[in-house]
Amino acid sequence: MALVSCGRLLPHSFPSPSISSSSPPRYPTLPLFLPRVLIPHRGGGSSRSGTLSTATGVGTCRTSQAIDLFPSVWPEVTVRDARLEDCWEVADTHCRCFFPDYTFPIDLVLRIDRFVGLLSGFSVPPGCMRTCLVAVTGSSVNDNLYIGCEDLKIGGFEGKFSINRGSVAGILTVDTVADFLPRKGPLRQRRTGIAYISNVAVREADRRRGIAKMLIAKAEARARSWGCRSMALHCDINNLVATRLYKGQGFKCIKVPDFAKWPEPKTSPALRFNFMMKLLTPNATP
Ligand SMILES: CC(=O)SCCNC(=O)CCNC(=O)[C@H](O)C(C)(C)COP(=O)(O)OP(=O)(O)OC[C@H]1O[C@@H](n2cnc3c(N)ncnc32)[C@H](O)[C@@H]1OP(=O)(O)O
Repeated sequence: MALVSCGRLLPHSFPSPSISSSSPPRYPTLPLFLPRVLIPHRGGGSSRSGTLSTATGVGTCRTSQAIDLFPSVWPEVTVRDARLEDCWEVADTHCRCFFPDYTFPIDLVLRIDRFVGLLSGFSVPPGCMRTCLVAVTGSSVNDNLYIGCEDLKIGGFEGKFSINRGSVAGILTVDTVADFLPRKGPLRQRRTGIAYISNVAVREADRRRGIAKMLIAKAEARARSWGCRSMALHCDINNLVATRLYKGQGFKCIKVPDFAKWPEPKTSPALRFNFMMKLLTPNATP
């Protein structure tokens, strides 16, 4: 089943490029008690990828101002690593955002495909890292209440379920696998030190609240903690909203040399991508 990233279809299954995983022994599983980043929420409204809002005022570009005025109206958003209990919602968010027009039964099959993939696809090449971040709304401040067993492992996730976990509003995958970065040297080795971002998606009802920015900020912090000096991504040239998001976060379009044949997400041949990069300053705090 095809995978969507950068807003479109990718060649293989969603599984591997999604949930937190790594090559043992560097880090074993998704941490369930990660320090949480509590981030102030931003404005409401929604948009479809590929179209830029042209209206002004609340509900469009600066809805964050409304949020600042009425903070209690909007639930708190937390960005953290995905856990086992988030898998279905991660798959659902992914499908809703990248395949909004699919209907039953294809949409269900797609979700099941993603869900199964998330549970099973954890392997990354030795020395590489990968994690799926989720933005969660409405979780309890203290979500350290779990049911399950400390030792149980399902697909690399710890088999414990938080009772008050909130709901997934957005997702982002970041890795150092470098599948979509040009290889280096005659031995065509994987690039190191560059974190690759994909599968960025925010549920329509939660858009324009700064959630994508929060996810990117967290991915940036994670990339730094992995020792990366830059981040990269591919973005559909026609996805103006996403392009604007990344440019706003300091990404720049990198011109790929003609005939360079750099790897790209494998989608429909008609799709063209901007390759975007951002340098990470070593000691900047996220
Ligand atoms: C590498 C990849 O994965 S590319 C794939 C990107 N994903 C998709 O296209 C899936 C469908 N789209 C979405 O899920 C969402 O629209 C996203 C992820 C693109 C943006 O998520 P949001 O949480 O709404 O973005 P957020 O609220 O953080 O906005 C960040 C910036 O993006 C830009 N932006 C977001 N939505 C819009 C919009 N409708 N019109 C204009 N600019 C927009 C703005 O610059 C905004 O900053 P500002 O509020 O200071 O003006």
